[in-house]
Amino acid sequence: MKNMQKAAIIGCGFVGSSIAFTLMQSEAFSELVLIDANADRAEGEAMDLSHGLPFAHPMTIRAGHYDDIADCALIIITAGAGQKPGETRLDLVHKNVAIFRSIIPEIAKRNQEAVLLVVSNPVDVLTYVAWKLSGYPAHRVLGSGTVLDSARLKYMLSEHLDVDSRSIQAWIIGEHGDSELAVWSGATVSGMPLDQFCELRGHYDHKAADEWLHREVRDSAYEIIKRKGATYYGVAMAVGSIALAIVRNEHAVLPVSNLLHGQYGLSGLCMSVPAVVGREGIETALELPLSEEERQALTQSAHTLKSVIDGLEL
Ligand SMILES: NC(=O)C1=CN([C@@H]2O[C@H](COP(=O)(O)OP(=O)(O)OC[C@H]3O[C@@H](n4cnc5c(N)ncnc54)[C@H](O)[C@@H]3O)[C@@H](O)[C@H]2O)C=CC1
Ligand SMILES: CC(=O)C(=O)O
Repeated sequence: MKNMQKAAIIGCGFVGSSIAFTLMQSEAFSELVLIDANADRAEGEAMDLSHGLPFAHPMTIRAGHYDDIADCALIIITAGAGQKPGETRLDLVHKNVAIFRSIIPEIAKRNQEAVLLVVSNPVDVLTYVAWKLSGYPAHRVLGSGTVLDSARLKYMLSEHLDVDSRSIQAWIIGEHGDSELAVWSGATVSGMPLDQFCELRGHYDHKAADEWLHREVRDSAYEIIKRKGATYYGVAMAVGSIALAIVRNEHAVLPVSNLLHGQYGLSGLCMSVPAVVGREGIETALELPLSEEERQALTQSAHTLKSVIDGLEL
């Protein structure tokens, strides 16, 4: 029996432990299992997090083994190398595919019912790899994708326009990486087209603003890694929101990485486009209206990912 309040995190480095910290404060879980190739690391994180429980809500956080994940409803994978300064996410592919080849069969042997949520980079390629190696149905394998990038865009727009970021609807879609794109044609502030809202706030050069905002979002990880070596708080909040959409069956629309089945004329790869997310993972794949320029950029992003996937022997 799957326990909807039990989750596992595989990989307890910066990202995995930050996600654990977020989930612990969400009050949505009763049990969290932490697994890492470095068992001491998992145990140390479980101890440290557990000491905060008197300020949170009753739950168990413990270091464990793969046998402990058999009844988990959600398995989050953050194991793997991160980018060094100057490295792209795609540069990590061979190292992290090798790690997934050791992790995914261990999961699949013990649990065929969970939702797998991939965070390790390159997240779109590894979501595809997790789907292929697990034998799971595609709707139960998703990647954190551009939920983080979309949040970065909303934050940066909120600063630019001096408006609450929660009032902004704007998507980054495609690869979680250098070929991602912003869907400016559909961006709104509480339903008002973005350009119109910008003019109310005294900003008229839309093309220049679109270009620098896209560049800032796309390069955020490089800028953070250059300064502090890794990114983890933003992604932890993004993964927290995906995890809640799953365990609370929220039917939330999120730009998660998922297997495309012909939407936008694309198939045979995972990448981020908005989908309805609930207890069983992807409920409904959405096809957003896009401008011609956006459609071309999305196709280009898909080609970038497909050429990496085609180079893997799965
Ligand atoms: N999708 C996203 O938006 C983001 C993804 N990331 C990615 O998340 C991954 C993790 O990043 P960090 O936590 O900063 O790295 P980290 O180096 O701090 O942690 C990685 C952890 O994975 C563990 N690990 C390695 N091989 C393992 C295996 N076979 N089984 C279990 N555990 C294993 C290591 O022992 C280590 O504790 C990277 O690939 C990074 O690029 C990071 C930030 C955002
Ligand atoms: C590292 C990474 O993928 C990010 O912060 O976007």
